[in-house]
Amino acid sequence: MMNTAVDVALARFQPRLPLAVAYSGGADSTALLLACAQRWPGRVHAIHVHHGLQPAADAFEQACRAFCAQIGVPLSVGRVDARHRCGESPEDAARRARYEEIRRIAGAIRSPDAIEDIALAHHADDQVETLLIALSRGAGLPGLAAMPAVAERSGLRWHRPLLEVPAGAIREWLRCRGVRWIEDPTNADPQYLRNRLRATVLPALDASLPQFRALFARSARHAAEAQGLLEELAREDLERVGDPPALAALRLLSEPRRRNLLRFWLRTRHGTTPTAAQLSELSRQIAHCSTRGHGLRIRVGRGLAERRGDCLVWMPEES
Ligand SMILES: Nc1ncnc2c1ncn2[C@@H]1O[C@H](COP(=O)(O)OP(=O)(O)OP(=O)(O)O)[C@@H](O)[C@H]1O
Repeated sequence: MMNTAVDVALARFQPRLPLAVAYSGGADSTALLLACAQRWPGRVHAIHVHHGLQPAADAFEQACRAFCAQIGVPLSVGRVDARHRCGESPEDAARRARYEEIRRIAGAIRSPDAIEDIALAHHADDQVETLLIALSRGAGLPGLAAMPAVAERSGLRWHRPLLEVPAGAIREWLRCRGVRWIEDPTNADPQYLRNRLRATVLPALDASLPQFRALFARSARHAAEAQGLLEELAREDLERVGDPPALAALRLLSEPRRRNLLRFWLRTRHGTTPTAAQLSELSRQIAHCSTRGHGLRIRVGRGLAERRGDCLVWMPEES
């Protein structure tokens, strides 16, 4: 059989074994699971998350069980009931709950060794859609960096080995092998921006700029690199201003550098993300907070930032 983009991507993929594949039953994770199972027989485990809220979820689980039995791969199934939090989209909530569940299941598997690496089946079209969605929200560098090919999170290494492979090449790879997959009906639902982009914008890009996947991916990598540098700067600045940050030291920073630091401090120390407007207002008030009696108290992310003595503190809002 021809050496396709899927085979090339798999040949480059070097995870630690045993490996868990996050397996939805869709085309992409079916191909990834099969390719990994063939490359590392007996060293691959599948994890499927049943989305309690979706009517077709039982059928997905059945199909996943049947395919794993057919190819001789052990499967663990978890369940989530992903109700979204206030201010969070249903898709973000489902994704967050899914990743937490995959991490929990992976932590319980002994195969016989513990699982440290997980593979997700995002591909080049997913990456372009993610970038376009970030642009549509007016995102900054963290959003424009889109999805990394490898990321360490919650003690696991998450890989996306198919990130440079076009969606069409994955389906073609499956067809050549006579493998069937399940089509998730929500993937065609035009109420989701991602689906509208897939149906209309990607074909238009293909027609006028056939290399768009590789080019957009390169831009995302540039953004990721620049974002990494901004985080290095924020880490150094945080050491200098202290935690909680001293207001006088914050005032010495330039406006964008102060916002960069505050964003980093809020995310890494307090697990909250401010809106662009909140961050600008906080930074502006800090710049003017120069006398002893000058108070500061504003809503930022899911809490309140306020002056305490000579420092800035943040507290979660009581629910
Ligand atoms: N229910 C699930 N259980 C386990 N892993 C999942 C599940 N849904 C998605 N994933 C993982 O996350 C990746 C990205 O999710 P996304 O929703 O974009 O994919 P999908 O269209 O549902 O499925 P596929 O990518 O397999 O065609 C999937 O490729 C898969 O690796």
